[in-house]
Amino acid sequence: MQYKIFPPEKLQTTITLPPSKSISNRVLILNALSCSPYPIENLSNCEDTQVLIDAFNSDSNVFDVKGAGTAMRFLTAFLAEMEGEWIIRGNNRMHERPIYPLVNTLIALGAEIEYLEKEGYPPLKIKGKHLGGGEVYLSGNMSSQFVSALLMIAPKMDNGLIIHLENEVISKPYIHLTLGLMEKYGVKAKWEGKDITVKHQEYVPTPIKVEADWSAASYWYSIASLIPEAEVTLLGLNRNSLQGDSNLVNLFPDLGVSTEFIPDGVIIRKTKKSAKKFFHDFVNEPDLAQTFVVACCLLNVPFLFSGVQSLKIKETDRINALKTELLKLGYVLKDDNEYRMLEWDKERCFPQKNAVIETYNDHRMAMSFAPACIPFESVIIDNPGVVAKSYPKFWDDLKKAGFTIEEKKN
Ligand SMILES: O=C(O)C1=C[C@@H](OP(=O)(O)O)[C@@H](O)[C@H](O)C1
Ligand SMILES: C=C(OP(=O)(O)O)C(=O)O
Repeated sequence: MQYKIFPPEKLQTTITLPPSKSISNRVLILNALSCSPYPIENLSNCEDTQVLIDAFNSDSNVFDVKGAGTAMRFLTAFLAEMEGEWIIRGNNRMHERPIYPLVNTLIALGAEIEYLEKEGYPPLKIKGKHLGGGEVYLSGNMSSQFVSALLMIAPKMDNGLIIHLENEVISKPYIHLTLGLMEKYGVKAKWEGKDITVKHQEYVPTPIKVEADWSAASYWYSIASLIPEAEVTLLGLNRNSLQGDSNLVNLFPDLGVSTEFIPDGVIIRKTKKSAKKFFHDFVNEPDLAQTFVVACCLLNVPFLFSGVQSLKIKETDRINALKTELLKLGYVLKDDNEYRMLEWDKERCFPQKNAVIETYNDHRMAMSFAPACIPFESVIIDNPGVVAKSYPKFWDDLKKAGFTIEEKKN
């Protein structure tokens, strides 16, 4: 299936954003670890959260996390610490996303984990048992989810856990998010330099309300930047959010979008401001990279983005996906061999007629390219259902905002 999307002339709307999937998935793990009797308020109903809910409700010892990185990594640590024999698998792409740094660290702590197919990658067979803890070394340059997964089980270990982080630590705000949520459940940790120390402690169950997803908000910022008269109220966002992607508020003024905080969210408005060239290091906000790459091209603002190295091991190789699909729209992007940088210096080519934007099973490809309908008058997005991974109501919300969507069978 494909969607052909047409923009409204003006934008004035109120959108209730989806709950954060990163918070939802942490809180599910923390509720289980604390044997919490409290229901979670405003838990996400996205696919990545549903696979974790299904795992917790299942009688089976075989779990399929589909494409959910957080569910894969968090469950691996959780089950390594839980008596029993478990198998965790995912979709084909999940079986191409490395997990060995986490598995090696768990094995160093005494866990029994086997690779069922390719060495270093899911699916995994885990013989879970209580882990005593101690000191471990873990590289921080592949995925912060490995660190978060270990941290959440750390207070259960008799000797606590010291994680010595090695190499560059990417996606740091997600580690802070984990520690911040653990603290809400009564657990304290100390992060000094490259060492994180968690003593043996008891989790204290607590009622939690999940705040809205700042990464999902980014698509509305992008849309607002492209429509001359735009005002969007986004409900559910917190000003003092632990989500690193709330940094949007500081980044979008340069692309012509201002933010006003209101008691239950924000009002974003189109302004006349525009950067001559946009520079940013996305090492702390990798999930915003696609939004900014596409928005800058559509706004004709050249950019140089660094810190994008982790994009190649996410839902798809996002660097290649961005380059390929933007080329169809007439934008020629350059990256360096190591994928650490992505640049656009305004080089153009002829856009393809009736280009179909492929989404590579990546929700963020669909959502970041949807705003292309504004300067191009319409855009065709292939396999639009991919948005369910984090924002199932994305297309309904676009319709509510005045976009027209035609379904096309391919
Ligand atoms: O911990 C989390 O909730 C996440 C961490 C990030 O992954 P990496 O740490 O692999 O960059 C991010 O890209 C992902 O969408 C969610
Ligand atoms: C990378 C993402 O998710 P995950 O790694 O949890 O699959 C994402 O949502 O952009």
